Amino acid sequence: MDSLIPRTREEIAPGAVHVPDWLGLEEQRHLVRACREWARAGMRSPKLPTGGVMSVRTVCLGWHWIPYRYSKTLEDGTPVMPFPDWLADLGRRALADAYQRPADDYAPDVALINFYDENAKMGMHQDKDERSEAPVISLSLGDEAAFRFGNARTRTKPYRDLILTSGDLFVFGGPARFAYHGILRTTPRTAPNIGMRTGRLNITLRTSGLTPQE
Ligand SMILES: O=C(O)CCC(=O)C(=O)O
Ligand SMILES: [Fe+2]
Repeated sequence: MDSLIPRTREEIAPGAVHVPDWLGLEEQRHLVRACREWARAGMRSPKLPTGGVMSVRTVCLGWHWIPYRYSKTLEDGTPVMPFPDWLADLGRRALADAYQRPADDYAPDVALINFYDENAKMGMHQDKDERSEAPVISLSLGDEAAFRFGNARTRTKPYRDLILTSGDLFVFGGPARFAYHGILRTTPRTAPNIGMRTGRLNITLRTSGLTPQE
């Protein structure tokens, strides 16, 4: 039945906007190539303070995320890769299209690139390690994912479940900035031909609110 519902821009909650098919196939291929380059530095499953290990594999730009803080260096002391200007431009374009207003002052300085194999998921969580209330931009590539977007008070209902497909943009800011969200599952073999055989990539752009001395 899903295929009968038109995929158009939709405000999922105040401040949270889903823009299906925001990236064209060429832009998706370009981002997949960029992710491949970044992945050469190594993608690792973040280790949680509880002793658990996340099922996604991650590489960061700008600031390295260690649950639950940001650092300029990786666990082994290597400097984090730089956050490229073109990605900030893409973020401004994404925000302007999602909110339908100019976003000239949006200045993301962190990207988390997550790879999901067919068994990976992400539990309900808030993105709250940033010291900024600037919106988070999420771009999806590859296999489809079931995404749950909830509320800022609890990790339970009310929430909305939606499918994020390759090329989709999802923005959460304003009253939705600290809403709980997670990935329930991905569906293998649902990706278009964008240069990845299997799995899903998600890129989030964020504003750390940090200065490099910290
Ligand atoms: O993979 C997604 O769509 C969400 C990723 C996410 O929530 C995160 O990286 O904090
Ligand atoms: Fe998140």
